[in-house]
Amino acid sequence: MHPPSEPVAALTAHAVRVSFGDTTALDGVGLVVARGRLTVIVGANGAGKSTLLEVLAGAREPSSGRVETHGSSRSFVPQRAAVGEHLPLTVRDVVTIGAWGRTGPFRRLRPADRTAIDDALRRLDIVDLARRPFGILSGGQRQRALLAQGLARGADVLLLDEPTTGLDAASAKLNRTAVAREIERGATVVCVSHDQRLIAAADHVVELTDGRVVRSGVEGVSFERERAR
Ligand SMILES: Nc1ncnc2c1ncn2[C@@H]1O[C@H](COP(=O)(O)OP(=O)(O)OP(=O)(O)O)[C@@H](O)[C@H]1O
Repeated sequence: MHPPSEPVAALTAHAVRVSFGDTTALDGVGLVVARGRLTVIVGANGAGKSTLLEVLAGAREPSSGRVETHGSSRSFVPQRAAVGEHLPLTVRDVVTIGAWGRTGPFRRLRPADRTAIDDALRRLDIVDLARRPFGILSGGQRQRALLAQGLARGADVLLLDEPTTGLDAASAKLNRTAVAREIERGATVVCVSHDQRLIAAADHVVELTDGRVVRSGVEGVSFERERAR
């Protein structure tokens, strides 16, 4: 057991700065993402949330600073992935791409990988859509397929950009349940979200304003109460 004040780090950001021309998206962000916990990144539009998630996911190099992974494998589910939009991929193919993170691209799938794919399809309630072309799915169905892809990877850290935004209540609940299950299996989850239920469930809430961490709390609920005062 580790006391809450000394979390075991899954990822650590050190003085991360990201600039896009004259725009400073992240301005020296330091952050410890605790292993096995749910961290939710909040803040206004343009605060730098997606950029921070991308840097934590290893999908974007910081202009300066660095991210330590402590050996954690990472699975990133972007907000609007262009995965297979115009390719003849079925939903099952899209989820299989996630499993290739375990095997290596285009490798023969082992029984455990097939089980991970089936499990991800079932958890996101898209078994019936498995043979459909990904490109014809609705926005919400795509989001569930992409989250299933992220789950099939079986990574140590799952990084999700707005996993419940724009979904109907039932789909949003499925995605929140998937997040809770990942935490139960010992994974670390980092979400960018405005979803009050996800924020309330978080172990750690990080608020960004203009590319800086302005608040960081260990209790999502107490954090929200503080903000409401
Ligand atoms: N590829 C890019 N090129 C130029 N500027 C960018 C790029 N990506 C992000 N930015 C800028 O960096 C800043 C932070 O953007 P980011 O998308 O990280 O914010 P966000 O908090 O996720 O916003 P939202 O809630 O609207 O998704 C914004 O000013 C944005 O315009």
